[in-house]
Amino acid sequence: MTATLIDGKAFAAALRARLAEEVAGLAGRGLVPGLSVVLVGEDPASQVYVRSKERMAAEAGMVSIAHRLPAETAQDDLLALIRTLNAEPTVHGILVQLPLPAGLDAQAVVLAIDPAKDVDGLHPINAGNLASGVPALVPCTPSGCMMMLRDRLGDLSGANAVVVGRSNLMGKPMAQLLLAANCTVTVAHSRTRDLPAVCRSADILVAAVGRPRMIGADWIKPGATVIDVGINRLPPEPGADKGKLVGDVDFEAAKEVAGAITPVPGGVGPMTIACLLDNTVEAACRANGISRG
Ligand SMILES: NC(=O)C1=CN([C@@H]2O[C@H](COP(=O)(O)OP(=O)(O)OC[C@H]3O[C@@H](n4cnc5c(N)ncnc54)[C@H](OP(=O)(O)O)[C@@H]3O)[C@@H](O)[C@H]2O)C=CC1
Ligand SMILES: Nc1nc(=O)c2c([nH]1)NC[C@@H]1CN(c3ccc(C(=O)N[C@@H](CCC(=O)O)C(=O)O)cc3)C=[N+]21
Ligand SMILES: [Mg+2]
Repeated sequence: MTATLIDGKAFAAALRARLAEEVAGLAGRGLVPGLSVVLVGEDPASQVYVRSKERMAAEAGMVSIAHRLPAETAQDDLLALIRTLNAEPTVHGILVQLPLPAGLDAQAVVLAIDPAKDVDGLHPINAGNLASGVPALVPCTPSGCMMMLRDRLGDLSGANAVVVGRSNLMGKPMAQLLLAANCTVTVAHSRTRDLPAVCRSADILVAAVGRPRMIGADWIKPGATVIDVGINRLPPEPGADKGKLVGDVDFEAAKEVAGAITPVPGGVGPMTIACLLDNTVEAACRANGISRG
């Protein structure tokens, strides 16, 4: 059996095209959604994502400003920047790229972000609202995963969903969204016993671990839908300057067993950025009392 490829890149391009139309309409009413991305330090992978976010925001007709700060930035200076952005009416969304360099307290930074501008959905107000079934800004990566799952499967009611990973940015909100969609949800992590057997029970398997190709073909129920969130850079082959980008799933093996699977690159990653733009439009509309169609 060969799995259907879930084309996140094409799905994301379609979502961005719809957003560009919506943004053009808002601009006609004098509202230009604005996103501020804060990048502390020089992590090369983060620089790639931040450039990609800036470019795609601009293509959708939005304003995106990246604030690049040195790794030695003091906590108080970072908090002062967040407060400035909170008070700036042209900024509707604030995203602080994680992880932060050692010495900076990510939790304190997240708490400082105005929940109404928290387009990452990381503030406890948004996380709590999501868990309580109250409208919230929802973390972008899980939102993107849900869009692809609904597109592929329609109604998810009753499906056994296994999420591997329990981070605040990915695993926990993913589990909340699957639960809200009436899946039976299992959240697995580094202490889970017999992880391969747990994964094999999944009709929907979401991998957000950060371990290259950890999930092999024999961990997958035949016909399952597999969403691979992992972004792992392998060491470069001799003579190459950059290693290959791979997910947490052994794609070549898994595609012979799964019913459908997202590739890396070209799967979840592009959807994350499209959903970030969507959250920014959402935040801009709410701030201006505009209801979206
Ligand atoms: N495509 C995209 O848009 C995005 C991709 N990512 C990628 O997704 C991956 C996960 O990201 P993130 O959630 O932030 O990562 P974290 O490092 O914050 O969390 C990793 C999770 O995986 C669990 N884990 C680690 N090792 C194992 C193991 N051997 N078996 C089972 N579980 C394990 C950890 O368990 P424990 O809690 O017990 O330590 C933890 O819950 C990374 O590759 C990241 O780059 C992340 C965000 C967006
Ligand atoms: N506060 C915060 N919010 C985040 O959402 C966040 C973060 N910090 N820190 C890092 C992770 C990772 N992340 C990615 C986004 C897009 C791609 C993406 O577009 N990937 C492309 C390829 C990119 C490449 O070639 O390197 C793809 O998968 O096709 C990947 C990873 C967001 N994250
Ligand atoms: Mg993390």
